[in-house]
Parts: sequence; structure tokens; C-alpha cells
Amino acid sequence: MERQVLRLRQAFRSGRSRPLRFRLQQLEALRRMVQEREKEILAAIAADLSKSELNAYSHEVITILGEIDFMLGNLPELASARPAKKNLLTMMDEAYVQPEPLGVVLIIGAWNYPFVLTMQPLVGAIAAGNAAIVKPSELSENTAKILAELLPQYLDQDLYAIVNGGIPETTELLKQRFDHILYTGNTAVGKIVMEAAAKHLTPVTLELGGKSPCYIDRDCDLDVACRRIAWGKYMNCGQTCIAPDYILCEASLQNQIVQKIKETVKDFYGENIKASPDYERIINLRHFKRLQSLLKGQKIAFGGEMDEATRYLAPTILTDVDPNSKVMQEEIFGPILPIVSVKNVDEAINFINDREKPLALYVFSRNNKLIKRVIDETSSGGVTGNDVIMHFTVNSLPFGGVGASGMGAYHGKYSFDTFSHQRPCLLKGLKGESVNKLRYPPNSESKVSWAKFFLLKQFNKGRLGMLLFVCLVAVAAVIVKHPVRSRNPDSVQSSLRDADLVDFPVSSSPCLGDTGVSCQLNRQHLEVNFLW
Ligand SMILES: NC(=O)C1=CN([C@@H]2O[C@H](COP(=O)(O)OP(=O)(O)OC[C@H]3O[C@@H](n4cnc5c(N)ncnc54)[C@H](O)[C@@H]3O)[C@@H](O)[C@H]2O)C=CC1
Ligand SMILES: CCCCCCCCCCCCCCCCCC(=O)O
Repeated sequence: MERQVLRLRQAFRSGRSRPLRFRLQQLEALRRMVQEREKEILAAIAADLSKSELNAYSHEVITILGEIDFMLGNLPELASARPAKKNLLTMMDEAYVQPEPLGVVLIIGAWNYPFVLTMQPLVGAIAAGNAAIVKPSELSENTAKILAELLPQYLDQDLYAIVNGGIPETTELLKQRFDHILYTGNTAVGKIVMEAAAKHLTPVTLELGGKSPCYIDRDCDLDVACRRIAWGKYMNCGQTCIAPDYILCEASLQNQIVQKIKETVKDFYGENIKASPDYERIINLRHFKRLQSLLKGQKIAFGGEMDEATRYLAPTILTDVDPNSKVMQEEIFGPILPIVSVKNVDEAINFINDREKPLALYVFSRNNKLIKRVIDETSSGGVTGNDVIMHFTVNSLPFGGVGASGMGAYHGKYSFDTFSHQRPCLLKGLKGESVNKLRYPPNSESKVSWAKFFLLKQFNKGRLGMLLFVCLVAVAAVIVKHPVRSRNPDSVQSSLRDADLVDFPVSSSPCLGDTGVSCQLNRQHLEVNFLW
């Protein structure tokens, strides 16, 4: 493991991953991989999650192709230096923010969307110019295997590597020094990852889980709300980190909601849900048994059928759920939808705020003010109003958790930023020592007053007025002596020659005291620059 990380670090230090052209080539290669090997990728995802290939394509492949396209289209702009605002003391200098790659990053994925949760961060890592190790989940073994086979065929092998394995391998990996770790998975392991990262002071992005609430207001189109909720809850058999975990609503809505979700489930999956190609299975027996145990003692209003041999668990709704019951204590991560009654929106807000900050929050209402109020008075990783899941698909929105649901974010520009260091650069000339005297010891009242002028913009009106007056006189003098000629704008840059600059020493002016300020005029542009 150590040697593998070292190999990547050496490749990174060669500088090969940095040029924009190289990053674009690698992203194009990744896109070629997805397109040329689509069948194998879909078959692997389908096998891991008992999913149809159509669903594998729309749940996972589409997201990655969209992310790659976004990066290819936006990378030149994202990777370029951004000019920064300057203060009076640095107005003659060059100030900019230059994104730079972090180095060798580690991406640890979860099993529930095994392709998206490894490849989407990888797109960001490549785009930002890093080397990367990807560690897919051992629970989605087919996807892990196909990634290990395909990635080396398409990407630079010294810069991007796949490490497969379970806890021992991940534990070994986490002993190595990385420059960033993006981990997706449960909160308990998130803490292990963060602890390991702390040993090397490695920054982390933690994409964790939690119980994402879904509040349904009385003033709502229940048909639409229930259809959208059923889609987001039962997609991937409820094994979606941003699936609505439970419903909060007034008691009077409960039966209607059950009825409407029931009808929707029939529309979606037919009478025989087991036979539907659109309904997945629970990933393994451990999770199946965990979900089974959550149903104990609950009032099952719909569903509840199970088949251990195939790990089938029907779309299920629980009613009159006690907030203290087990199903309300842990993230469900399965097709079980509890309904908890609240008196009104105030109680719903308190309910949400009494618990850990969720990864997603959903509010359904015709009343936009109510939706905004719930957003304003709660906190969550992300929010979708009048729908579920969909904020995940908008790559101009940062995707991530807050509090117990995670830290940091990715997708689109946010992926690029996550895997970059925003390096502030200030380039100064070697002139201007006279004004620099203001910051060199010994300090004095007058220097502090000048520091306030330059840095806090606390202008002494008299001083500023006099300064402006001197400049205006200087400008007028130049105009009289050298009328401005119209020029071809293309040649403006090249016209900035010393001969075009006229110096007006104003250091002896009473307003500027002993600062040594002079005023420099560019005859071509009528620009006034202060030289310190
Ligand atoms: N915020 C997000 O974007 C997402 C969050 N999740 C959350 O992930 C959870 C489900 O995933 P898991 O069952 O955790 O997936 P998992 O069992 O696949 O574990 C995730 C990764 O952690 C590694 N891992 C497991 N135990 C470890 C240990 N003791 N030490 C070091 N590494 C270890 C695994 O090898 C795997 O690569 C849910 O809570 C879900 O909400 C899932 C998908 C997306
Ligand atoms: C007009 C056609 C529209 C087709 C729309 C398809 C929309 C598919 C949405 C897919 C969402 C995938 C969610 C993946 C979430 C992964 C992380 C997680 O929450 O566990």
C-alpha cells in the first residue's frame, strides 16, 4: 500500500497531472471508458443491486456522463487564475487566486450507488489535477471488480489507481498520508476515517447519512406529493442516502397518504412487485435482518412482505409511529416509510431541530412561504421543496451534509473546489520602499494613521481632498500638454511603455507629509497610478 501511494506521489510530483490539456484528456478517456464499456458496467451494477440495466443507466451512468461533460465544458474557466480585489497598498501589484491540485487524494465509496459514489469524486479529483486512489465498497463487489479492470485501461496508471478490499485493506490505506480524503458511507466509519486523517492533518470530505425528514403540509396536492415521495423512497429499494427517511404530517393526513402511496406503488411496480424489473433487493443478509428488526412492534399499514432467500422487502408504510421507537432512532436505508404525526408545522420544525442535522430535508406544500419558513428555521445538508432527491441531480448545487450528516461538498464546481487549494498569489515589484516605511519599525502615531487610511479606508477628508486635487491638476496638465489620441484597442497592452509614463512627485505636498508618494500618469490611457 505504502509503495502504491509512493508511486502515485512520484507521478504527481512529476507535474504530469497539472496541465489543463492532460486533465481534459484523462476526462475524455474516462468518458470513452463509460461509453465503450457501458454493457460491462451496467451488468456489474445490476448484479450488485439486483437492478435492471435501464435503472443502472438512469441512476448511475447518466450522472457520471453529465459530470464529465460539465467538467470538460467548464474546466478551462475553473482552473484558471481569478484576479482578486486589491487594497490601496497593493493596487499596483498583481493579486489573484490560483487553484492548485492538492496532491494524492483518497476516495472511499459506498455500495449503494457504487459507480456514482466512486466515479463522481474521481472526475473532480482529475479535473483539479490530482493523483487519486479509489477504494470502492467491497459489498458491491462486481462494480469494484469491473472498475479495477477498466480504469487502468483508460487512465494514466501511475496517477490513478483502484484498491479493492474490505476493512483490513481500507485500514491499511488509511495509515498512509494523503492530501485529501473523500469518504462516503456510514457515520461510525466516518469517525474512523477522520481520526486516521487527523494523524496526518489530512483534510476530509465526509459524505455521511442520517434520517432525512419529509414534511407534508395540509395545503398540498397529495397525489403529486405521494407519487414523488414513493419514487424517492422505494428507488434502489430505499438504499439511497437522500431518500426521505420518514414523513411528518398532521394525523388527519395519514390515511390519505397511505392510500395514495399504495396506489402509486401499484402504478410503478404492478400487482406483483417481486416480478417488477424496477424494484431492487436489499444488498445483503445483514442489512435485510437489520431492516426486519425495525418492523418489530410497528403498525404496518402497507407492505411488510419479506423473502429472506432473495432479500426482498416490499415497499412498506408504518403509521402512528412512536418517535422513540427503534425505526426512528437510526437511518432506515431500506423501503420502510414511517409516518409520524405532528400537530402543525411548528411541531414539525421542532421535531427536526431536536435531532441530528439530516443530509436532506423535504417539504411539500402549495404555500411557498411555509416552505421557505421550514428552510429558514431548520438545517440540513440539502433541501428540495415539493420533490425528493432532485437536488442531487443539479450539478450547480453543492452536494454534502452538515453536522452529523457530513462535512464538505462536491458535484460540478464544488468537486473541483473540494480537490483544489485556492492559492492566494500577490506579486509585487521591488520599488515603493518609501511607502513601505509605513509598516517598518519604529512605529508612530502618524504611521498608524496612514495604515488606517490605506487599509481601513478611514479617510481624513482634508488629506484625501488634497490628494485628489493634486491628481486632478496632474491629469489636467497632461491633457493640455499631450491631447489623447484615439488608438487601436488591440495595441493598448503593447503601448504601456515607460515613455508613456509621466511622474509627478507629490511627496512634498503638505497633504502627504513624509510618505514619498508620487503620482504617475499614463499618457495613453489617462490612468493615474500612485507610486509608493
Ligand atoms: N452522503 C452521501 O452522499 C451518501 C451517504 N451514504 C451513507 O452511507 C451509509 C451506507 O454505506 P455503508 O453501509 O457505510 O457502506 P460500506 O459498507 O460500503 O462502507 C463504506 C466504505 O467504508 C469502508 N469501511 C467499512 N468499514 C470500515 C472500517 N471499519 N474502517 C475503514 N473503512 C471501512 C468500506 O470498505 C467502504 O468502502 C448510509 O448511512 C448512507 O446514508 C451512502 C451514499 C451516499
Ligand atoms: C425526463 C427523464 C428524466 C429521467 C430522470 C432520471 C432521474 C434519475 C435520478 C437519479 C438519482 C440518483 C440518485 C443517486 C444518489 C446517490 C447518492 C445517494 O443518495 O445514495
